[in-house]
Amino acid sequence: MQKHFPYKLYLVISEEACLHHHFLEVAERAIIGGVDIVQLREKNASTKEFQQKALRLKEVLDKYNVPLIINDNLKVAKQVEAYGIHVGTSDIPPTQIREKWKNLACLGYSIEDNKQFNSEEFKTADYLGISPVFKTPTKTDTIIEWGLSGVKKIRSSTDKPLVAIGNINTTNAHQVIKAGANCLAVVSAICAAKCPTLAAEKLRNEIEKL
Ligand SMILES: Cc1ncc(COP(=O)(O)OP(=O)(O)O)c(N)n1
Ligand SMILES: Cc1nc(C(=O)O)sc1CCOP(=O)(O)O
Ligand SMILES: [Mg+2]
Repeated sequence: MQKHFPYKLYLVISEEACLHHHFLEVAERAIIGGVDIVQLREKNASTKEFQQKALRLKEVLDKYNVPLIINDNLKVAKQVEAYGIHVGTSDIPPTQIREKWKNLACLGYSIEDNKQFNSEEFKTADYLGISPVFKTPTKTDTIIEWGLSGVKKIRSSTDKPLVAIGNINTTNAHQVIKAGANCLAVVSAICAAKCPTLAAEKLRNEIEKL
């Protein structure tokens, strides 16, 4: 059964991506501007550091009832009682995550390749990350660039919620939504902004505009 996924603006945050403010301040300001789900992505932290950051972030998010997703690390996700976890093809497979985390609310899985369609891993995911829609300097170990045509193609082959990621900004946000994405995920458009509230507000306006 399809899970409810009402989120539209997804902040993927790390301490190092936040150029002008502390990451906890960026998260809070972004939520005030319209972010409604947050993923903590700390690729270089130890499990202990990751867990500490996640707990501090969760405290902020809980004030606003905004769910926390943990990138890659199942142990941290379970320890901090996150809402969910996001994994890609190089991570623990979604089917194994389901076995190890029985009451998991939200499992995100990156779609990088046509071959993943309708695999067991694909089927068990609660949302799909379109990885990437546009090439981005923030993450360079990607395979293809789906583009708007790729978003449309994925939309036509599944009813699962689609989260678009990769170089999403105010100039392309509306088109990506029109192509069929349910939600936009960003790192630099918010983390590198001088005013994360305004940056989030502008993205949200693009998402909501008809
Ligand atoms: C929302 C969202 N979509 C895709 C990704 C990428 O995940 P993955 O392919 O596992 O790459 P890393 O983020 O782990 O480098 C994501 N994190 N979030
Ligand atoms: C975390 C992540 N995953 C991607 C994927 O393609 O799977 S792209 C990406 C980084 C997105 O950063 P920005 O918004 O700065 O382009
Ligand atoms: Mg990963």
